[in-house]
Amino acid sequence: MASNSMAGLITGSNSHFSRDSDEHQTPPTRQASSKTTCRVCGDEIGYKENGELFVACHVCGFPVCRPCYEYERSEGNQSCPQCNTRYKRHKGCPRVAGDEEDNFDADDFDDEFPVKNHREDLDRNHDVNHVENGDYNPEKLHPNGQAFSSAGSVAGKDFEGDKEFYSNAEWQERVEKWKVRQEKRGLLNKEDGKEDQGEEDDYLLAEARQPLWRKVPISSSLINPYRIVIVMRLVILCFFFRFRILTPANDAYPLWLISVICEIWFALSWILDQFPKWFPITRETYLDRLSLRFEREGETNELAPVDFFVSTVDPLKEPPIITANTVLSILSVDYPVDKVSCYVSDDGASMLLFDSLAETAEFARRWVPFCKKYNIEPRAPEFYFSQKIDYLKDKVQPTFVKERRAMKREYEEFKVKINSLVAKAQKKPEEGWVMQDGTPWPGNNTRDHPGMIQVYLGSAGALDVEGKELPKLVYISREKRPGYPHHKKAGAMNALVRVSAVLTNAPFMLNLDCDHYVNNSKAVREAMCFLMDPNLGKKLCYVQFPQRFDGIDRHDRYANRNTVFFDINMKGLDGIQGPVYVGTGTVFNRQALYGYDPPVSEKRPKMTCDCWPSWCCCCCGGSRKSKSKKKSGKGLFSVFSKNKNKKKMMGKDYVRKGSGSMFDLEEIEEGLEGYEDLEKSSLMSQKSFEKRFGQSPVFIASTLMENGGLPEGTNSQSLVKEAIHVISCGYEEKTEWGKEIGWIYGSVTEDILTGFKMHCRGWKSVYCMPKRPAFKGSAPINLSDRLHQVLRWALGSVEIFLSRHCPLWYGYGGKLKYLQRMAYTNTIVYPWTSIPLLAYCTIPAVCLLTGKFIIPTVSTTQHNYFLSSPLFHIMTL
Ligand SMILES: O=c1ccn([C@@H]2O[C@H](COP(=O)(O)OP(=O)(O)O[C@H]3O[C@H](CO)[C@@H](O)[C@H](O)[C@H]3O)[C@@H](O)[C@H]2O)c(=O)[nH]1
Ligand SMILES: [Mn+2]
Ligand SMILES: [Zn+2]
Ligand SMILES: [Zn+2]
Repeated sequence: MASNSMAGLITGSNSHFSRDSDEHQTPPTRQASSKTTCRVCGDEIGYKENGELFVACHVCGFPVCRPCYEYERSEGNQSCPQCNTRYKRHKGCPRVAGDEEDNFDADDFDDEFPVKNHREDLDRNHDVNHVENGDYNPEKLHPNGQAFSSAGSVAGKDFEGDKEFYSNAEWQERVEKWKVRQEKRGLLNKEDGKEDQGEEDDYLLAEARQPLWRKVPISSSLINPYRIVIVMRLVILCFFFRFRILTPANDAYPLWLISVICEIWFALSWILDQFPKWFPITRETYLDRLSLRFEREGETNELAPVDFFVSTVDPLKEPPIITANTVLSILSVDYPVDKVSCYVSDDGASMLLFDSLAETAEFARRWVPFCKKYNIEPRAPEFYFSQKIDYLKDKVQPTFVKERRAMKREYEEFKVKINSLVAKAQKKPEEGWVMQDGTPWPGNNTRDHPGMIQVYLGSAGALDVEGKELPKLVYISREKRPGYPHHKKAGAMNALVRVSAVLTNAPFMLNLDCDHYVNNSKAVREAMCFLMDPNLGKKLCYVQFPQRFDGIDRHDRYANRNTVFFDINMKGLDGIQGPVYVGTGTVFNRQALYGYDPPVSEKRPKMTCDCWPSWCCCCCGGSRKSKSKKKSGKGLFSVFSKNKNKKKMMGKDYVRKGSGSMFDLEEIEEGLEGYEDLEKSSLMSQKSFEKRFGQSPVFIASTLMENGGLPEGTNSQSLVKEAIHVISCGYEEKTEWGKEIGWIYGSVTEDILTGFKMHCRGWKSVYCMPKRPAFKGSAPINLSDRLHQVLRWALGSVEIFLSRHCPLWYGYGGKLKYLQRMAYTNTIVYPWTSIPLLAYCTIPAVCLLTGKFIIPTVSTTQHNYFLSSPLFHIMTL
C-alpha cells in the first residue's frame, strides 16, 4: 500500500535550533525614570499612611498621584491611562459608584479563572510595582528563588505572605534566566551604564508581563441605539401578531393561516438572527509584548510552532500558480523558520501540483530572504507585484529598487515555468504521467492511488540563497481506493492532522484554502497573542480571522464580501462563546481537535462524549488514567512500542508491512522499571486510544505531547513511513475520526459542524481582526460559481439540520451557551426560510386571482403597525 517509490524522497530532520531573530526588535520607548512624579499632572506622588509610595494601577504601575487617581475614579473613565485596566479601590479611599463591579471588571473569561489565577495576577502586580520603582533586583532573590526579600517592598503588602506565586515554576525559570543574562551583561560592560542597562531590562520585563491582548468593548453610545431599536421592534411585532391573530379572514381562512404561519417563521428567524448580536466586542493585540515575552535576546525563542495546512483538489479550477502563491506567502511568514511547516494536501493526486511545488520550493529559496530583508507585504509575489502603490515611499535601503526589479524578473520566469507545466498537463498521455526520473506517476488514477508524501526544504533540505534555513514544505496526497469514502475537505484535513502530528506535531495549526494567501505576515503572531496567553490560551479551540477577498467589483455584485456576517455577526459571537469556524484562516489548538474537553481549573483535559448528559460519559471510556498523565511522551511512546507484539492478540488484524522496528526499545524502556501498574493501565488505555485515534503508536504518542513536539528517539525516515500509514484510506475505519475528533464528517459545510462540536465541549474561540487583513482569498466572480457555492452551503446546512448534530437538540447538558446555540441554529435553519418566503410571495397573487383578501380594511393605528414593522426592519438590518 505504502508507496515510497517516488523519486528523491527527502525527509527533514527534527532538530530544532533557534535563530537570532533580528526582524522583530521594536523595543518600546522607555518610560521616564522618575517614578515619583505623577504622569498626569506632574505633581509629586505622595506616600501612604504606612510610608509606602502610592501606586494607582496594580497592573502596570503607571505612576499617578492620589488626587489624579481619585479624580479618574470618580469623574474620568475609571481606569489606568496606560493599560486601561480598571482601577481597583484602595484601602482608605472613598467608595465610588461602580466599586461593586470590581470583581467583574477584567473580562468575560474572568469568572472562569481558577481562584489561583486571580491571586497570581495580584501578586504579579507587586512585582511589577517593584520594577517600576527601581527596586527590582534579582540579586535579592532568595537562593531557592521562592521569595523576594521584603526589604524593597513598595506595593503595600508583605511579600513573605505571597510565596505561592513565586513557586510558579515558569516564573522562577524566567528569573533564573534573566539573572544569568544579567550577569553576562555585567561582565561585558562593566564600567559603562550597567545601571542603565538594568533599568532598561526592568522596564522590558515589566512590559513583557503585561497582557498580550485586550478586549475593547464597543461603546454603549454606539451599541445601545441598536439594542433599543431591536426591543422596540420586538414590541411592535407583538402588537402586530395580536392584530393578525385577532382578525382572521373568515372567507379566506386557509390563506390567512398560511400567511400567519409564514409571518411567525419570519419573526422567529429574525429573533435567531438578532439576539446573538447583542454583545459585540472587538479585541486588540500587542505584538511587541508577545515578542518581549517569548523572544528574548540571547535566549531560545519560545514562540509555539505552527503547522500550516493548505488543501487543494483540482488543479484546473484552482490554478497551481495561486496555490504556489499561497505556499510562498506561508513560507515567508514573519515567524521563526524552525517553527513553521507547510503541508499541502492534494486530493486530485496531480503531478502538475507535485511539479509546481518542486518549482515553488526552488523559488522560495530566493523569495523568502527577499521578503524578510525588505519586510514587504503581502508576501505572495503575484499580489505583491500587482500592487499599485508607490513602493519607493518608505524604503530606505538603496539596494531595494534594484533587488525588487530583479526579483520581479525572477518571479516572471517562475511563472513561465509554472505555465509551461500547466500547458503540458492539459492533455494526459495514453500511458499516464511519467515523473522526471522516468517512473510512472503513482497518482495516475485519481480515485485509486497510494498515499504520497514528499518533503521539501526544511533543516535537512535546501537552504535559502543566503544560507539560512527555510520552513519545511510537505506535499501529501492521501491514499484513495474505490469503496472507501474520502469525505472531501474534512477527510483531507484529518489526513493532514495525522501526518503533521507524526512529522512535526506543532501544538497549533493554521488552515487555509489553497486560494487564500497570507496577506499579513504577522497574522500568526496575532493569533499567538491569544493562544499563548497563560489563562485564555488553554481554553481556546481556535482563533478565527475574517475572510477577505481580492478582486471583488466595487458593487460586490454577488455579495461575496458578507460584511454583515464578518463584521457584525462574528463580533457578536465573539462576545458570547466565540465566532463560528468558517473553513479558512483559522489557527487551531491541536488538543481541541483531538476531542478533549477544555481544561477545568487545574485538571488535565479529559475526554467525554457530549452526545448525552455527563452521567453517561463513563460509557465512552478513553479517559486518561491519572498515572499515565504524568508521564512524558517519551515514556508512553515506549510503552506502546513495547506492546506492539501484543496487538494480534487483541483481535485486530493489524499488520504493518515493512515498517520494521522503528524505535530503539532498549533505550526508551529505561526508567520504566517499577511501573508495573502503569504498564497495565496504559495497556488498557492503549486499547481505547486505538479505538479513538487509530492504530498508529507514533500518532497516539504524539497526542500525549501536550505542548507538541516529537517524542525522542525517532528518526525521520521511519516517521515518513508512519506518515504514509496514517494517510492510508482504511486508517479511519472503526475510529472516531470524523465522528468525535478532527474535522467532522457528514456535511459539505464541515466547518460549521467542526466548530460546533468544539463549542459544545465548552471550548471558546476568538475573533481576531488585525488592521491589515490577515488572509485574502479569491471569491467566485461569476454568477454560476457563486450560485453553486451558495447552494452548496445551504445544502450543507440542511445536512446538519437533518443529522444527529442538529443544534436544536444536540449537546444539551454540555457547555454550549444558549445564545451560541441560537446562532448555530440560525446558520442551519436559514435555508428553510425559502419555503415560507415562497409561500408568502405567492399569497398576494392568489388573493388577487380569487378576489379574497386576508387583511381586513385597516384603521389608522393598525396601519401604523404595518408601516413601522418594515421601517424597523431596515433599521436593524
Ligand atoms: O475533496 C475535496 C474538496 C475540497 N477540498 C478543498 O476545500 C477547500 C474549499 O473548497 P471550495 O470548493 O473552494 O469551497 P468554498 O465554498 O469556496 O469554501 C468555503 O466553504 C467551504 C465549505 O463550508 C469551506 O470548507 C471553505 O474553507 C470555505 O472557504 C478548497 O481549498 C478545496 O481544495 C479538498 O481538499 N478536497
Ligand atoms: Mn473556495
Ligand atoms: Zn497627579
Ligand atoms: Zn495600569
